[in-house]
This record gives sequence, C-alpha cells and structure tokens, in this order.
Amino acid sequence: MDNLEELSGVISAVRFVGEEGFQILTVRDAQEQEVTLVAVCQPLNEGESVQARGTWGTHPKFGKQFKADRLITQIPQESKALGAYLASGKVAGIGPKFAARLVAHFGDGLRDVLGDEKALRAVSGIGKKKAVGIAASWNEYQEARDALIFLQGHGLGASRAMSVFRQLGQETIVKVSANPYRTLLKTRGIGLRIADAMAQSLGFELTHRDRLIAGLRHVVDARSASGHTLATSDELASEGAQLLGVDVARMASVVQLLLAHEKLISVEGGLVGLPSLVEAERTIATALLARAVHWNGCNQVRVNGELSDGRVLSDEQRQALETCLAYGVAVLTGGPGVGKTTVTEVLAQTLDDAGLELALCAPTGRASRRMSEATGRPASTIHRLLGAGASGFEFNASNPIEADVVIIDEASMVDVPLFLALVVALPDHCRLFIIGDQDQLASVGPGNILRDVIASGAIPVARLQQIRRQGPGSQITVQAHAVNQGNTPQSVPDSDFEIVEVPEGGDPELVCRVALRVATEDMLARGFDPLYEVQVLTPMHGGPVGTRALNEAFRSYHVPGDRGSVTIHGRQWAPGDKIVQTENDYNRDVFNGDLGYVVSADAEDKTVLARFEDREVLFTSDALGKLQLAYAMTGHKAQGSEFPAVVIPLVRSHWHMLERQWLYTSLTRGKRRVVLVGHPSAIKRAVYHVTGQRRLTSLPLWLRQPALSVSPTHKGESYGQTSA
Ligand SMILES: Nc1ncnc2c1ncn2[C@@H]1O[C@H](COP(=O)(O)OP(=O)(O)OP(=O)(O)O)[C@@H](O)[C@H]1O
Repeated sequence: MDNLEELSGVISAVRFVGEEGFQILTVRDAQEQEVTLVAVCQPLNEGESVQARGTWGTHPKFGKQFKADRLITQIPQESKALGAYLASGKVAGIGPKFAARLVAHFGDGLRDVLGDEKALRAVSGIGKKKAVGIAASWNEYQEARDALIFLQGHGLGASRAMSVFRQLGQETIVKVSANPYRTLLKTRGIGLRIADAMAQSLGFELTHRDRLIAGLRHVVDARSASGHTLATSDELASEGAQLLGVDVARMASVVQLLLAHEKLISVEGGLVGLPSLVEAERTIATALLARAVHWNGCNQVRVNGELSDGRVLSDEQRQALETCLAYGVAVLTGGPGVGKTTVTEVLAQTLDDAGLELALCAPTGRASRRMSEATGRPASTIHRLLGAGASGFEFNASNPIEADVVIIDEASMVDVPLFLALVVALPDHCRLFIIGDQDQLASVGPGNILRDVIASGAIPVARLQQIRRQGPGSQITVQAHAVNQGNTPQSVPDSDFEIVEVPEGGDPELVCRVALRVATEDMLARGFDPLYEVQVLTPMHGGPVGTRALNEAFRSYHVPGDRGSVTIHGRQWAPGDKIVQTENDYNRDVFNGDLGYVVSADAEDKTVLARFEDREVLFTSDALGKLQLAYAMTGHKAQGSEFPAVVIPLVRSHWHMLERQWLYTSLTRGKRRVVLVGHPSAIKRAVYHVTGQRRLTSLPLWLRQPALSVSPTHKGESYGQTSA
C-alpha cells in the first residue's frame, strides 16, 4: 500500500503550464478551500473536476502544495458545469457559442449525446460535418480519458500514464491488456519493473510466458549494458530466475526457447549472446583478418624515422613503425609518454609521402582535436568520418568512405556498434591502424575491441614500452606507469605530480574543501587558470565528494552569490559556468565530452549561449538537458580528453568505485600537473583494487577461428603464418 493522500475538487485557475504536461493549478476542494495542485498530466482546464492522489509538501518559495502522483478528471453531468467545461475548448469544434446552444437544447442530458452525431444534428446551426467532427472529437477525448483512468487504475503514475497513452494512442487499453510486457516495454520510459507491476495488477501469472521472456531479455540487456556481448546459458537462467522469483529450470527452458527462435545465438561451450552483437563481432573479425596480410604497396616506402624537429625514432619506435607499414591492419599500443603520437606522426607522414589518402579519427570531439594538434593533420570524430546524421551513417558497406588509410586513436573507447560501422564502411583496399592504451577504461558501450584484438594474437601489434617523456619534473608519466603496475604513487617534490593527504576518519567534506583550495588558489599560484585549465575528476556523482557536491562547491567559488544566474526549467545558469555536453549533437557540432562556458542565459526564451573553444553555440530549451556542470566530472566522462592540470579527490566513501584502471585513466588525463587529494587508504585501495571481471565477448573467438578468415583482398601471407 502506498501512503498517498487524496484531493478532489474543481479547478478554479490554471496558473502555469510548462513542458511535458507540467501544470500548476488552483483547486477549490470539498471544503471550498483554494489549494495549489502540481501535476504532470494531460492539459487541464478551469471548471474540470479532478480526483488526485499524491502528497502534500511545502515549496520554499510558493508554500503549501499538493503534488499529484495519480490524477483523473471527471466530466460534469450537470448541464451548466458541462457547458462551462465545453466552453473552455476541450472538445474540438465546440467553443463558448456552441456550448451554450448545446446546453440550451439538451439540458442535463447533454453528456449522453455528445458522441452521437445524429442527435447533435438536431441542434440549429450544427450541420452534418460539424456534428461528425464534434462526435469524433468527443469520443476520442473519452477514449483518452478512459485510457488514462485504466493505466492509473493499474498503478501507473499520471505522467507515465500520459506518456504511454501518447505513444500507444487510442488502442492503449486493448494493447496493454493483451500483452503488457510486449507493449509497455516498447514504450519509452517504461522498464521491466513497471511493466511487471502493471501485468500483476491485470492478473498475469508469475510464470506467464511473456513475463519469463521479458525477464530474460532484461537480463541479457543488462549484461550488454555492462559491456558483455556473451554470457553462459546457466548464468542467464539463474540471473533471470532470481530477478523474477521463479525456478531456474523454468528460466533455462526460456533460454532454449529464445535460442530456438534465434533471439539468442549460441556460440560455443555453452556461451550465448545477442545475435546483433555477436554478428557484429564476427563481421569485425572478418574485416580485420582480411587486412592482416603483408601489404605490398609499402615496400617502396622509405622509412628514415626522422621527425621534422630533429627527433629520431628509438629502435622500439622504429620497429613499431615497420610493423604498421608492413600490414594492412595493425595495433599500436602502449602507456602514456611512450611515443604513440610520435610514431603516428611518422606513420602518417610516410603514408602521405607514398601518395595515399589518409583519414585520421578518434571517438570523441576532444580526442580528435588533440589528434589533429599532435599530428598537424586534420582529424575528425569517427561519427563525422562516417557522415553520421539523424538517419544514420552516410558511409557504409554500399557507400564506402574515400580513404586509403584510416588511423583511429583512443581505440580503447570504441564499442562494438561503432567499430562495426567503421569497418564496414572501409573500402577493400583501405588499411586500418588502431592506436590506443589497452589499460585505459573500457568503452561505455558493449565489447572490448582493443583488448580483444591485442589478446587474440591474430592481428599485428606494435607495443611501445619505454617511457620517452623525459625530464626531472615529468613524474605524471612515471607515476601513471607505477599505478598501472600496481605500485602506490609517490609525491615527488618540485615535480608535476603531488599527493595532498587528508587525515582519515574526519568529515569527508574536508576533502572537498581541500580539493577546492588545491584546484583554485594553489593552481593559481602555480600559474594555472583554475577555471580554464584545471579539471577535477572523481569516481562518482553522488556523495560528499561526488560530482554534484563538488560542482556546487566550485560553482560557489567561481560564481559567487549566483552572480547573474537565471533559472530555466528549475536549473540555474550563470555566465562563466563550466559545462560539458553529454551526447553528440550534430546540428550544433557539439560532441559528448566537449567542454564549454556559459556566455549568457535568457529566462524568457529559455536559451543558453555557450562558448566551445572559439565558437559560440546557442542551446534552445530542448537541448539544455544534455548539458551538465563540469567544474568536476567523472573519470569516465573525461576519457579521451586531456587537461593542463587535473585534481583527483579520493575518499573512503568512494570505496567500491576506487579501482586501478579508473585511477590510471584519470591521472593520465593531466598533462602538466596532477594532484591526488584525499585519504591515503582510498589512494591505496584505488591502486590495489583490480576488478577481476573481464568482459565476455565473442571477438577473440572469431579472430582465432581460422575457418573465419576470408580470402585477402591483397595477395600475401596472412599475419598468423609469418614471423612478424
Ligand atoms: N624518439 C624520441 N626522441 C625524443 N623525444 C621523443 C621521442 N619519442 C617521443 N618523444 C617525446 O616523448 C613525449 C611523449 O611522446 P608521445 O606524445 O608521442 O607519447 P604518447 O604515447 O602519445 O603519450 P600520451 O599517450 O601520454 O599522449 C613527447 O614529448 C615526445 O616529443
């Protein structure tokens, strides 16, 4: 049972109508008291009777109000009230004039005839067309109302009910009653828990086939959301059984059912996966193996290993370059400062000199800009290279990109769907070089491309191990390698790496305050601009030292007293606010992970003007949800980006998120200064805690299966048959 209270009354005023059905209303309740009702539901009008369930609360500015969780409207029976209701424009074709005529003609019987076009035609001034229009509109309105009552009656909140009705339309009741799982799970915003509650309310059995299938699909989706493309059948059955509270044998038979219907695909050794992902990995393997052969064209390329600035490649780097030049596909990998960029530069120059057309790309906007700066050549995001737009990718298997060589940087971030899109869009003759550090955090999306390709042994890999970034002050690189090898990092005086320890056991907010001082006053004293050059990275969003708390603290420092801030959709925007884009926006040319600064915000137009590097971009209301404050961000969000200085607060309360790969990735984001601030035990935990869980994927299987190799486009020995 919920603890919701009831409120019923008649709407006496509509005070505010926002987006997505958000409304603030005045309601005259049964005691003739005027109260404030806040609801997210279908548009309501004055004169309408409402019955709401929800909670009373007090808004800091607007005082006492009732927040509705469920809300149904009642259509008045009494002719005068119904006339006022219709006069408000609720039913298409009826305004004040016709409402009055209808009331005069039908009196208290009006409600019963509104859906009957023949009866309506008896009223003077209502012809056939008008009568048909009114009846249709009324019936539609009634159906909508019935659907909302039905959905709420079976436990959906008012705003969810409205969203479901908007997506399913007039057939809502029939569709949902017949198969709540299939229907509701296809609608945006509804997950298994809600669909299941609805189905239970409709009387579906716990062992209903649709419930079991929906549960199993949920388990499979959750696995791919955490990066796997495969699972064992036993795992799926037991996780599904636990989720739904049914026995494992029953779920095991559902796994078999989905396999029989090819909704799951069996790989080998009891492993199963989603057909789309497994097929994608198989296609990737085929495309890579086809290129893993000696490439004749480059025998003519002369490699002298000299850079324009006089640097000469080390032996290790030269070997790496030669491996890349010898094959149609190769991986160039290594930790920070080992010369990946340097080798890429020479590789690109050599191939360019050979007259080949190059395309350089990286998974994020920031990484591609950095690649371009480092190599002195144009580079784009992978999405941009593939011509991504609202309707998908312009370049694909039937319309390949025009390039002889593709070099992709920060490959650890690329997931299976994006890598698939890239490899299928390569022309047959195109070579592919994959550059990245396999010890960085894995891609957000499913798969483990870089690690899998390296581990398979089927694709040539050039490994760089010697640190080339020299100098006594250059400790970031040294300490990053130490962390990667499981050693506790050391604070080195007068270097670019420092640890500021905060005593344990006290208030975790102390770490937040010390981090603030380190990232502002201390950085300023060392010549860094705290707003533009310093980035704070933390493992999580919540808690006293998560992004939310840190952003609040840093905002108070950078925007004291909310200087010049305006409120749009309940969020504050102030000139100078540091923000990050959280999804790719091709219309605005702003990409996931891009950092910007608010220039101005307009409460009236609900727009925010922000500067991204040297461009100003206008964000309209619909795009604001994709922007977040970025004084502090998670290490995951910063993947692929670099900053002049990085401050990393670490506290014991981050415990379960503290992990070596995360720390390694975060501290390699800083180029000129990195400071760890926090509890010594939290730093140790981050170094020693290695999440043993590897992603279970099918790419290594396909790469190792010789039967899968396709005949190479270019004649030559395949990689596995040579001594390279
Ligand atoms: N052969 C070399 N001779 C002299 N300096 C070198 C050589 N190779 C690399 N360096 C220098 O070492 C530093 C790191 O090299 P580079 O940026 O290529 O490494 P990276 O692996 O791309 O590093 P990160 O991943 O941290 O960006 C640079 O300052 C570079 O100029």
